[in-house]
Amino acid sequence: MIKVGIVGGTGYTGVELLRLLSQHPQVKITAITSRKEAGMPVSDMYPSLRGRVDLAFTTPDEARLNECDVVFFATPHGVAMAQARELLADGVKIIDLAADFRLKDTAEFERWYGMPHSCPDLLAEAVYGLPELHREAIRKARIVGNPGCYPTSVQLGFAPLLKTPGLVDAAHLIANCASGVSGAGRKAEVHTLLAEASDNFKAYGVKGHRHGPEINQQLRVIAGVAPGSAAVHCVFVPHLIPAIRGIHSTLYARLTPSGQQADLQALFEAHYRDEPFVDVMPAGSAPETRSVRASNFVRIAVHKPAPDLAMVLVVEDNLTKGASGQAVQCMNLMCGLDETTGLLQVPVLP
Ligand SMILES: NC(=O)C1=CN([C@@H]2O[C@H](COP(=O)(O)OP(=O)(O)OC[C@H]3O[C@@H](n4cnc5c(N)ncnc54)[C@H](OP(=O)(O)O)[C@@H]3O)[C@@H](O)[C@H]2O)C=CC1
Ligand SMILES: CC(=O)N[C@@H](CCC(=O)OP(=O)(O)O)C(=O)O
Repeated sequence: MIKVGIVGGTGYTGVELLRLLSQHPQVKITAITSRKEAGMPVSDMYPSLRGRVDLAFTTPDEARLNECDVVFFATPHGVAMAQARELLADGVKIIDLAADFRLKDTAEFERWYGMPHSCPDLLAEAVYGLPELHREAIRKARIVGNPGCYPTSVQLGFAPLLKTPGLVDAAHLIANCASGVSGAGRKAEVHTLLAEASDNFKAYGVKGHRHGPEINQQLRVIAGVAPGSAAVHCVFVPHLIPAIRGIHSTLYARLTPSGQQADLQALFEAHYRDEPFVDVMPAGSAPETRSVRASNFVRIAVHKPAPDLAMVLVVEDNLTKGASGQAVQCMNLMCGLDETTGLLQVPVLP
């Protein structure tokens, strides 16, 4: 059995990790931390886990994380990088759900996250945890930077277009994305109050959102151009929807004259034919967020609303494929298991 520790077990991604890992046939959860709730049985806080998780929260200092095989950080930015070196020295594999190991440029990291990076050498070693694009590197990784929720949907939607050279004008991509409020975490904030977030729809972060540089860094990797190259650029606009879980991304790319001849439906179906978690919907479809709720699946539909325009619709659950499910998918790869182990739950309806 793989001994797993979770730092930050009271948050939404933490409890989603508990839900998935408590059903995983190869995992024993040995440590789960909270500074504020230390001593409280997990199932007192989350009765959904009664009979499934028989542990109490402990402080990170008491958690004996160095005895784990894998430690997940479901914590705010900056926590994982402070503890990574010591855990790696003890042979522990690390998966960070925050952004400490995502942005490769430390100046960009400092600009967007407001803190200097404390271990650039480990950042250079870390693998970006999107299995559909970096599967072989994840298998060998000691540290994985799990992708942001929005960047997961944007990369999976654009990848088939960018991997085919000369198909689209990659310098002028657009990603309009909308998320449910659980994306903001469990901490109390005015903008996620029921009276603020329900019966409302708004864009936010329009002057710049920290997922913009992550999206652009990774789209350049996908397209095979140099870091910072103007040949690939995406405008990213996040929106808040009055839902709890779910991300819906609408992506646009101008087709080049030769790209206009391509059969986009066939391209997407071929690209994702062997991917267990990516479902390319039939032509003409419009996937909805509830079709992936509480599951690790992503559903994608590709359209051509004008002769020179590709439009891609992507849905994912921000807490599952957008965070904790993806992290478990990475753990499976890092531990030599079948990638889908413990992750094939059917989405919840209605
Ligand atoms: N929500 C989402 O959809 C997604 C979130 N993420 C990222 O995942 C991470 C966790 O998100 P989420 O679960 O939403 O966050 P929450 O705010 O819901 O939970 C944060 C957790 O971290 C713990 N924590 C906070 N500060 C520290 C610290 N200094 N040391 C140790 N533990 C700490 C908290 O418990 P306590 O304070 O009691 O210790 C709590 O359990 C974030 O970095 C977020 O950006 C990524 C993708 C999607
Ligand atoms: C709805 C909502 O507020 N979503 C979050 C993104 C959640 C996420 O992926 O977070 P990290 O990249 O910080 O890990 C936001 O826009 O800040």
